[in-house]
Amino acid sequence: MAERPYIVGNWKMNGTRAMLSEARAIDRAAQRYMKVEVAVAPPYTLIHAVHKEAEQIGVGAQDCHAGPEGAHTGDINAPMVADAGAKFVILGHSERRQDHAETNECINAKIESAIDAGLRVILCCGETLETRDAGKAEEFVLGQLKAALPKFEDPAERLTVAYEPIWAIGTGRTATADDIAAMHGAIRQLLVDTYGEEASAMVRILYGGSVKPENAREILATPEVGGALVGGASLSAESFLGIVVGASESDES
Ligand SMILES: O=C(CO)COP(=O)(O)O
Repeated sequence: MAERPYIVGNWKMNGTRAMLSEARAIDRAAQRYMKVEVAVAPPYTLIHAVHKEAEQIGVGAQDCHAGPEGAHTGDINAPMVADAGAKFVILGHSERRQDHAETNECINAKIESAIDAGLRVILCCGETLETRDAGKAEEFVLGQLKAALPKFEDPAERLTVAYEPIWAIGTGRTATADDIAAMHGAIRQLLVDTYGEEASAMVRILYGGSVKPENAREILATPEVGGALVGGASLSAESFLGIVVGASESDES
């Protein structure tokens, strides 16, 4: 990998204050792997507490509302997560698209509001198995990105893309190295076309979907894979740190 690998734990709807000990363990151990950028996105309820624990790791949110503060019961906007200590936000995750009917346009609005609030953004994309089997995976993923990518001239410093094939999330299945390389290559080309060669070179493309300590090294050594977005395996410090170690080793290879 050319750039510093970025390993991000997405805790999804998991974690009470009992999880703070895992965050602390991740943070302390991450100090030994400075060549890897490590971050976690706990649920909203833990952002501030994890932020207080974290000396080394980045802390982010899993979503935010696109609008200014106001009458939206139960919602949390970008300035609010930034105030809680988040430095980034994951947007467009397939579980949000599915559970909350989020469209590419709504995700685009969220990205712009997050960038306005000074947050970095991890924009997720990925196809269903049906779409892949129909031979339309690339067209679908690039369509998601074209519609959601921010229109600012140079958001590259603030942007990370995560490719997460839906059929690989939480299933134990991972895409083959060839499939990952092909999709990441297509995403890279879209970024170059959108932001130019220099700015897009700063955008890392993460892979997500059943990344574990056992497969991390191989996945992270795949061309154009700049890191991993990790769900299940990020819930214990031991397995998450196994992936961080894999990233530090694949960086040396
Ligand atoms: O959705 C994911 C991360 O955002 C991936 O989840 P798993 O690692 O549990 O497959």
